[in-house]
Amino acid sequence: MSAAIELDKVRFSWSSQVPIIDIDHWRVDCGDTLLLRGASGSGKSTLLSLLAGINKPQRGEICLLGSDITRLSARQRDKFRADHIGYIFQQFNLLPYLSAHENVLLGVHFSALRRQRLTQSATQTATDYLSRLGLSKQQQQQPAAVLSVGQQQRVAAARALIGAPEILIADEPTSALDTEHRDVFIKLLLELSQANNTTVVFVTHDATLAGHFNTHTELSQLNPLPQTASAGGSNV
Ligand SMILES: Nc1ncnc2c1ncn2[C@@H]1O[C@H](COP(=O)(O)OP(=O)(O)OP(=O)(O)O)[C@@H](O)[C@H]1O
Repeated sequence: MSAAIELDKVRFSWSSQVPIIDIDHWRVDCGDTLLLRGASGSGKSTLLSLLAGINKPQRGEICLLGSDITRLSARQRDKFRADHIGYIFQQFNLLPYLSAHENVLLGVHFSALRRQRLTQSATQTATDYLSRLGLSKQQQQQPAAVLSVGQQQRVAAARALIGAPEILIADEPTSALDTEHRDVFIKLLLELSQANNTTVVFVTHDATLAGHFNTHTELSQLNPLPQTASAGGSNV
């Protein structure tokens, strides 16, 4: 099984003194659906920003699909992300004045590679994804700003998955939902991901979601606490 994600001796700090991420080694296999759990403030979003190439560690290697993205320029990392990573942000980051449907099309707008992977037109694919996720034709044409939180979340998921990126990163996208809507959303998200053989890293502080995923990681086991790291503690 090849690695979708492999980290080696990765260290990152926002300030110069205290590393918030200090990971000796971590590997996620291609096709895994992984739940990454950690307490609030433990560094989950920071780790995801490194995986997505938004930030770069001060030390170490981050190999995604066999490429070490720490060797790429900021511009090359942006391109890598557009081509290979779907990202569902905590606050969804939809463009409020664009319709739900137009927001989904943005997922393939910046990547010729993702457009090439479509098996039908981008417009039809966006319609199909949104319909499968439960948005009516009418809701699909409404500006994102007037949609409910649950609807916006599904638009963000469709945008992240269109064009079959190899890796999906989801940063606590269910925190605003009740249990029933949350479970339905996760099942659909995993169904769509598995149809594309997309590797999923789903971040949450909620351990009760573990049953949906085939593997789990506790950030505290991967990454020593900031105080421990600054005192020179070892990894894992
Ligand atoms: N842009 C930033 N600049 C400086 N410090 C930051 C920045 N983003 C996060 N931090 C700090 O890094 C630490 C970890 O934050 P992070 O958002 O990664 O945690 P988290 O586990 O995702 O938290 P939550 O579950 O509450 O979203 C916090 O102490 C936070 O203040």
